[in-house]
Amino acid sequence: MKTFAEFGLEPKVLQAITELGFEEATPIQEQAIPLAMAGTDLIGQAQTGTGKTAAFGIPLISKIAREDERILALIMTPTRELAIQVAEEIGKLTRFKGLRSLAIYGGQDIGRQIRGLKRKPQIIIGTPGRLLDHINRKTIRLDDVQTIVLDEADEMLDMGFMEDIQSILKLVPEERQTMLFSATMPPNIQRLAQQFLKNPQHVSVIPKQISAPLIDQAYVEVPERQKFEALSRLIDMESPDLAIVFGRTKRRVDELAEGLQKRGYSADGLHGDLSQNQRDAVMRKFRDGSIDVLVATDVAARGLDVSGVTHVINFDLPQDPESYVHRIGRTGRAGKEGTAWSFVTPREMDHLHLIERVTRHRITRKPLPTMAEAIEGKQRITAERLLAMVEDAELNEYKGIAIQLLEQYDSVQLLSAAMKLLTGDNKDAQIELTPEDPIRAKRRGGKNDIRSGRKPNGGGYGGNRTGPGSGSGGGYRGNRDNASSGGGYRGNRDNASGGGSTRGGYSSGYGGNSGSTSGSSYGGGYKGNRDGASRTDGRPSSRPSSSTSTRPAKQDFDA
Ligand SMILES: Nc1ncnc2c1ncn2[C@@H]1O[C@H](COP(=O)(O)OP(=O)(O)OP(=O)(O)O)[C@@H](O)[C@H]1O
Ligand SMILES: [Mg+2]
Repeated sequence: MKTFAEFGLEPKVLQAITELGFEEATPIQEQAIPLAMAGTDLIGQAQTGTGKTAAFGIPLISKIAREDERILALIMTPTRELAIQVAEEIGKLTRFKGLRSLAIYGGQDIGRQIRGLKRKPQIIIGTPGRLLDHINRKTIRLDDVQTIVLDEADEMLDMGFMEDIQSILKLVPEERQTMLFSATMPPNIQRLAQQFLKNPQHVSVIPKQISAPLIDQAYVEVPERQKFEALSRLIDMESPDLAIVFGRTKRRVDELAEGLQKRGYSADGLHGDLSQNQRDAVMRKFRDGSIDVLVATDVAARGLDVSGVTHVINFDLPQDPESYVHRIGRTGRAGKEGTAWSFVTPREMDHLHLIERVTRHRITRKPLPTMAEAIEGKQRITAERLLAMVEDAELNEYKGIAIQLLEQYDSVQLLSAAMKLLTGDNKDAQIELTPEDPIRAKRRGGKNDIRSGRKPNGGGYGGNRTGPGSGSGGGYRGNRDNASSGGGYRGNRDNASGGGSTRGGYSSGYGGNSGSTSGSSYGGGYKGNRDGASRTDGRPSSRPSSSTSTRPAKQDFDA
């Protein structure tokens, strides 16, 4: 492990890193920082929570002089919350150097952003939609940009963002450094990415499993109608410090957050139909611990770094294995341990197995927590809270009444009643959720499997964009941003291709990046199609009889 002093960084940057409490570089930092400082284009892949932000942030800020008044670097992220968070980290890293950076994202007052731009920031961190808005208004010019980063690159180059990214990159000088980072980098996305990069170096520190190693992964098989009960028992049993519960749609998230509140949990929901003020408020409450449970759509799946998240619960399974990796990666970060639970309805077992194959990780089956376990967990926590109070708090004001009560009532009875009050139990609250259809592992044509070595029809993702049936056109953005609960599919991403196999470019598996500087390849990797009922034996899987999209709302990422 390297210390940061070994990278030849300027003292003011080093000082900021020390201030952040970073002692040693993480593996991705160790590999990416020297290359990025040298100006190479990069594709960087490393597990969730391993410091990719600083891996691109440190070299990026090192190249900028304080006096410069031009926009020299642009970092793009798929969600507003992530733009805000990355801007904060860049702000911390440039604290002593005194660079100016600004977050630019949808939902925030544009006038305020324009005022911010008048301070001549050198670094812009933004979501694509709002960036384009500023570009069109000529409040942002990209003519001087020297460094571009796509954080969560695979998400950014996925259908919903591709056009925006292309339009933005066209405006940036050819002579520039471009860096892509993500924990997941499906091979066809890499191919697509090459469009924007010049002789990129692959830096991949992905060991066998793409999910982070410190996450304990389990699943519970549970019928749709019993999921809520299972959730409340699970939370009681596990008593997380902070938990993120992922639901498939906005409606689901609303109903879950409300249901949890009714049952006495301190929970709130995050999704793209909320105003930005509401979104900010929810994130703030979660970050400062005034709520314990954040219920969210995939808008919270990528990049968010909230310390103290001990649990991620997939109330609904995610559509893509990638999404699974990112969702559970909200815990087990920066060397800490975490626990991920997934609820799987009986008809979704195939989908779970697909996730296991892609992530090359077995997810442990566990029984539904029993009522007794739930009660025990809850009582344990209540007892802990009570004892902490016994030790620390100033209780004199209460002692008079305590003595009086003890004279009149049995002490065990009294304490039990107090505990019941403290647990905030409201088991009787009846919660009815609108049922969601099960997610299915979609079957795709197998012609483009890895062994045939054939390129997928229409060039993988690109085929969808231009392919027959993709006439939803501008609908991508619309869907992403406005999808109402339930119907919020991300623009026909799956059925726009008009054929079974156009999107199947996801065929050559994770890892094993040729040219990887780390040599971290681990054999053939996963060989199936992204959504297909993949088969690791390379035999073609059967074609879909219909291609109805069951894609959940992956909405609201930007605007
Ligand atoms: N060298 C380091 N030493 C200690 N902590 C670090 C170091 N580098 C980064 N961190 C901390 O680790 C946490 C995770 O970092 P970061 O958010 O950059 O991860 P990531 O790899 O981008 O994850 P994701 O794939 O989820 O986006 C942050 O809280 C960050 O401050
Ligand atoms: Mg990140």
